[in-house]
Amino acid sequence: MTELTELVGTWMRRQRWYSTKSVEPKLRLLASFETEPEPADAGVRIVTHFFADDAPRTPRVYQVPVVARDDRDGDPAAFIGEAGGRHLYDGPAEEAYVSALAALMGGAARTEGRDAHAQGHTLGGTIAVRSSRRLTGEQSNTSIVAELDDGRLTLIKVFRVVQDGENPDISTLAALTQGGSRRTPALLGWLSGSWPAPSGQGAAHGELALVQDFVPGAEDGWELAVDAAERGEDFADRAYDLGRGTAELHRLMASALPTREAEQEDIAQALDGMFRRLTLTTTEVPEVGELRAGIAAVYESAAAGPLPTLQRIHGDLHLGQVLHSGERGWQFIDFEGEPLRPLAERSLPDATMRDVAGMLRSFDYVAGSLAQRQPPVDASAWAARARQAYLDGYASVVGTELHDHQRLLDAFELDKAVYEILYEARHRPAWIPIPFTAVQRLLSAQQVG
Ligand SMILES: Nc1ncnc2c1ncn2[C@@H]1O[C@H](COP(=O)(O)OP(=O)(O)O)[C@@H](O)[C@H]1O
Ligand SMILES: O=P(O)(O)O[C@H]1O[C@H](CO)[C@@H](O[C@H]2O[C@H](CO)[C@@H](O)[C@H](O)[C@H]2O)[C@H](O)[C@H]1O
Repeated sequence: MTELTELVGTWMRRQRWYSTKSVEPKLRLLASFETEPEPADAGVRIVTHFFADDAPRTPRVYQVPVVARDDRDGDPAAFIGEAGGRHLYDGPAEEAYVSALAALMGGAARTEGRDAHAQGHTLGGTIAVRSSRRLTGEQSNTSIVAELDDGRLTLIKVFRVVQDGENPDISTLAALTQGGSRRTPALLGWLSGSWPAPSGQGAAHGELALVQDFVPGAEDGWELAVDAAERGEDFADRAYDLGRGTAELHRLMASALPTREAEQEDIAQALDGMFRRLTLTTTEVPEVGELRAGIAAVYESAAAGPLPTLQRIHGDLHLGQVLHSGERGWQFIDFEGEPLRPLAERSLPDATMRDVAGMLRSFDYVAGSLAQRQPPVDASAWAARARQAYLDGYASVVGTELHDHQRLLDAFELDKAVYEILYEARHRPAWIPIPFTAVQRLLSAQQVG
């Protein structure tokens, strides 16, 4: 197995989804399960491996589905290497794997393995794939566009880092689908699994993949916004609709999933979380330390305001998590929450203002990224207008809610920008100035206001 582990380690280092870019992977094979190819094919083996990576401070577990072929007919871009006389390919690029995965999700197939297993769940019937295409791009998971036997177009998402516990990407989307949501693509099914915990203590249980409707002809919200800002095209109507859509999504979530009134203790916990983030960010980006007193004052003042109702929220809302379709308007995707936040926290009822703050930050990111172009593009007025239109659209559904919780919204916006400084420090250091200058600006607006 060392041969396989070495091959996968070298290959994984180059993958976008390898989550700790600054270190070399230190892999340990935990367990594997096998799935029968459908239709049967003696020249193909489909094996899903679970590797612990001991390189980061807290070990991470990766799901690595591999198709081992007797021939070399796989996609060269998905070639992992040669082991045991077979040619190994990244599973999601191979139709054999995608068909087997769909059969598993639809309950029409089983896995074989000693210490790792998987179990399908559907909200409809069986799921049979006619053809598939792996998407490439800047993603933390691997997505595949698959056409089903009945012609339905779907998007299959294979989680790469797998975690013990409930993944809100599935629990939120399942509840919204069952509640008849028109703001999200419908969930058809998913695969959950178990594998040995990397600590060696017992088994971990979590989600491995999901299949949802593909939104045809949809444009990515981030690209749409950057294009508009670059051309100086007004985005106010789109932003207003996005604000309305966000509020509608929140209403749907509140009716499909538990809600409760916040207590002072919840606010204390939220503040505690914000301060922990601030400390962690300051450790990695010491310049943030100079702003700490001002940030702390905004956090403290939020605690004195009225208490919000808590409910399921998106958790990492930004323009890259929305699609715009001519037919269906704004659609919300990727309910996984912030990747830097522990999984157990991500399904807890939270304040809707956290999502609103996330989207406000995203309009600022559009301007921030254009300011970094050569020559720079000044989109600050564009962003200010989009921001106001978004807030107006949100308020058109919820009335004075945001106004009543303005200080909490301010604190969430700052907290998000602090999170972004940490995220950028780890993934895109050249972009640190975008959230950093935002923190400075948000603080000086507080002093004026
Ligand atoms: N249901 C869908 N229909 C059409 N395109 C989608 C759909 N879901 C995701 N996408 C596309 O796939 C990309 C990655 O999806 P996302 O859920 O954000 O994955 P990740 O967790 O890897 O960030 C999105 O930016 C979007 O362009
Ligand atoms: O999309 P993910 O769930 O992986 O979210 C993470 O990555 C995002 C970057 O792609 C990051 O978002 C930040 O950059 C966006 C532009 O690329 C911008 O629209 C967002 O406002 C900004 O926060 C997100 O924070 C992170 O969790």
